[in-house]
Amino acid sequence: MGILFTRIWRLFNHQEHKVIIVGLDNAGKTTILFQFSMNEVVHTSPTIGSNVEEIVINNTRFLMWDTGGQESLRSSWNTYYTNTEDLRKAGLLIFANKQDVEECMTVAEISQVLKLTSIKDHQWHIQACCALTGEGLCQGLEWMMSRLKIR
Ligand SMILES: Nc1nc2c(ncn2[C@@H]2O[C@H](COP(=O)(O)OP(=O)(O)OP(=O)(O)O)[C@@H](O)[C@H]2O)c(=O)[nH]1
Ligand SMILES: [Mg+2]
Repeated sequence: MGILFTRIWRLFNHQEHKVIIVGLDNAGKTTILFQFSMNEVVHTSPTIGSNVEEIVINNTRFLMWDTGGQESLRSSWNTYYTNTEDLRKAGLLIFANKQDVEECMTVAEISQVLKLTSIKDHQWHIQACCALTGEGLCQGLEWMMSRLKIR
């Protein structure tokens, strides 16, 4: 009953937005997820399968799926897209993480390598960040929130 009520309540009151975090292994995806959900740096080991956390910001619910980035796991990423509401309208947020590392690539360099400006059919945004300090993560979330308002 409790679960049913919760589901109905969510259905009518708070839409839940699905977020799928993909990227190369060791990029910092799990660290970013737990910065969002717990506001702290957790000790991570390479993700096998996935982690999922619900994050609520100003009554907006995000269900965030963090996937393993090792090469052998990448072919399973698309299974996380299956139930994503209308992926064709999905936005793309790229975190340029580990900006604290000396000689890391800049946002401009990463944009160029990934040819981000050629993406015309999805809204996208690239955000410099450091998951260890949390710097830049809020700005990424703000972009996600701003997208929801203008849709
Ligand atoms: N210097 C630095 N290290 C970071 C940063 N973010 C994450 N790390 C470290 O990078 C390592 C890998 O982080 P994870 O979050 O486990 O990486 P992942 O992308 O989830 O890796 P997979 O689960 O294998 O795909 C850990 O030792 C983190 O502490 C960052 O911004 N700067
Ligand atoms: Mg991980």
